[in-house]
Amino acid sequence: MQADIQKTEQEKHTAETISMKNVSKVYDNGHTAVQNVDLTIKEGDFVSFVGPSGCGKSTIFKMVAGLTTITEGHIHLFNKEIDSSDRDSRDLAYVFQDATLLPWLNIEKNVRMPLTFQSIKKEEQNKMVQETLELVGLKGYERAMPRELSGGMKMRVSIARALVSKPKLLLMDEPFGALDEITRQNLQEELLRIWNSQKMTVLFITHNVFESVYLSNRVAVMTASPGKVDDVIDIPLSYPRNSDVRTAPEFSNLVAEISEKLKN
Ligand SMILES: Nc1ncnc2c1ncn2[C@@H]1O[C@H](COP(=O)(O)OP(=O)(O)OP(=O)(O)O)[C@@H](O)[C@H]1O
Repeated sequence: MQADIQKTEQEKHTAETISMKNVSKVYDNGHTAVQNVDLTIKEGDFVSFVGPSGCGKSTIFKMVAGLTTITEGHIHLFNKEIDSSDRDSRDLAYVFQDATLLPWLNIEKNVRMPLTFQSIKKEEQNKMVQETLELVGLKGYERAMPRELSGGMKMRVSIARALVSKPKLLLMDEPFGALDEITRQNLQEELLRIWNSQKMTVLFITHNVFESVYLSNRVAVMTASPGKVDDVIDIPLSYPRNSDVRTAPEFSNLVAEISEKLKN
């Protein structure tokens, strides 16, 4: 009986991608960007972070990615404390708003880039790159140069480059913020399709409450000065989602609830 209970506890723990306990970040200039954040993110979750500018959304992502230190508290990623040196960085990938690509490399080479730092045979690399290009709708664009692509296509390349190593966790910092509405909606659909097929955990920053409700199964609402996670709202809309969801009364109610919280 005791063993059963232990096993259940262990299984519960294994299913967590991220666990943040009392996490704070004070930058070197003394500014407290994030204070006392407690948050658990389960394997396969799609969690959006919304909140006013400067409330610490990117700082949380940077701590999770090991790009900035944690001042206080603990973050466990795949059950390992974040400072542990044996963490496999291929487990995690980051997508930024500006889709920075290497301008002198074609699309195929930009996407291949993360694999060149790993000991993966050329044939296996080719297969992984081709599969990923197909996944994000870039088949046929292998030889194109970044300057020839629109903002939406560049973002697809950026997503492909993040996915090519098959990460278990994808951090997306306002990826669609600079895109026009139609491109944005197309990429939202694509992202949901990819998330569903790849079964990874996604953390997503957006200033757009509609986008957060449309994509996520949970929305973390943050407040500023200092940055805190004020509430985590479950989004009980079923997947797959399509544009009809946006006109459903439950959708509008959730958007209104989150928008109201953001006003406080
Ligand atoms: N390296 C740094 N040194 C000092 N302060 C910083 C540093 N990086 C960020 N900050 C400050 O920490 C706070 C949180 O910044 P962060 O970028 O995490 O917020 P954000 O919620 O992602 O903002 P936005 O929505 O505008 O991107 C802000 O006040 C910012 O000015």
